Amino acid sequence: MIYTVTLNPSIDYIVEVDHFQLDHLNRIDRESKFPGGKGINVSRVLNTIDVPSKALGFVGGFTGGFIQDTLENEGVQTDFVKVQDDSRINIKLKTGEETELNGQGPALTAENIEELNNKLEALQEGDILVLAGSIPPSLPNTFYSELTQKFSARGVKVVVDAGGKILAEVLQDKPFLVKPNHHELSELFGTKITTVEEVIPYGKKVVEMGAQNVIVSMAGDGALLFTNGEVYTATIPKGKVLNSVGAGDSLVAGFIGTYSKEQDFVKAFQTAVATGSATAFSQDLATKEKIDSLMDQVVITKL
Ligand SMILES: Nc1ncnc2c1ncn2[C@@H]1O[C@H](COP(=O)(O)OP(=O)(O)OP(=O)(O)O)[C@@H](O)[C@H]1O
Ligand SMILES: O=P(O)(O)OC[C@@]1(O)O[C@H](CO)[C@@H](O)[C@@H]1O
Repeated sequence: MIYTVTLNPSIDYIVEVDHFQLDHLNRIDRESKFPGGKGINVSRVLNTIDVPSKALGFVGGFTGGFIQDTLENEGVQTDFVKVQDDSRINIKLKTGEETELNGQGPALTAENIEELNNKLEALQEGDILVLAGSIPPSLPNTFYSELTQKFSARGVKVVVDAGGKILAEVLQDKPFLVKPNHHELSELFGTKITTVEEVIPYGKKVVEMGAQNVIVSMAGDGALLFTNGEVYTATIPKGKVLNSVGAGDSLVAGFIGTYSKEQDFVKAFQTAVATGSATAFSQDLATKEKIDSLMDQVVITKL
């Protein structure tokens, strides 16, 4: 079974304003609401490609109710811990540019955290655990690292999608997969990485630091997979970007969904990139039809 953990779920409120003016009353031209948070996005895309998963994390209030109901109506299994305060609303403002305003999210009590830890006890050897997104202030920055240590020792494949200190901290715990984008990779090494060639030595270093597999995404400019001592690059499909929110999460879902069915890293990488782009070219997350239509444009090369 694949379990996703979203410690700070959200309603993603996507608002489009064609002629946005700061310091004025602006009227919204188009708006939509989706359940969000990185692990939840992974679960929603897995559901789309017919791979079951269970979404864990903390939800609260009327916003938490929307998140849980929408997921269950779509057919995503959930087992959330209920918290006192409202889940956050993250505003994604599209004005030609994309501006994101992410909320802080509810406070978590020691009981809430214990309840999540108890639910995680169900994980067994062979399961996949996806830890994705920011860690709220009520939890220590080492939370993913502790879970990675504990569950890797149990034979669970742990996937971590986070940047900054969380990524740096977790590598020593030998996660199955990490997926930094090139900005997160730059931050990890205190340098500026802009080209596929520049990514290569740093991707290898992430493997040396402990990650079993590494995908470095570069939005429309390429993606690289480091696995079993080999490096692969992928071409990225061309198209009109409608929504890049969740593209990285979709890439993760495409990878683990395909890997869990076929245990083929290269096929999983190709599907991953097609899935990320399928989301980038859609208003909501990727659909199966869109993913299938992009597969041929993703050419994988072994370096
Ligand atoms: N402009 C684009 N054109 C085509 N595909 C894209 C574009 N942007 C993103 N993608 C697809 O989504 C994947 C992940 O994108 P990106 O590198 O932006 O990840 P990310 O920074 O984790 O994303 P996010 O945080 O927005 O979810 C890319 O590998 C690619 O497949
Ligand atoms: O605040 P975090 O946890 O870092 O990111 C949360 C978030 O921006 O990430 C997802 C896209 O990847 C969105 O659904 C959600 O709003």
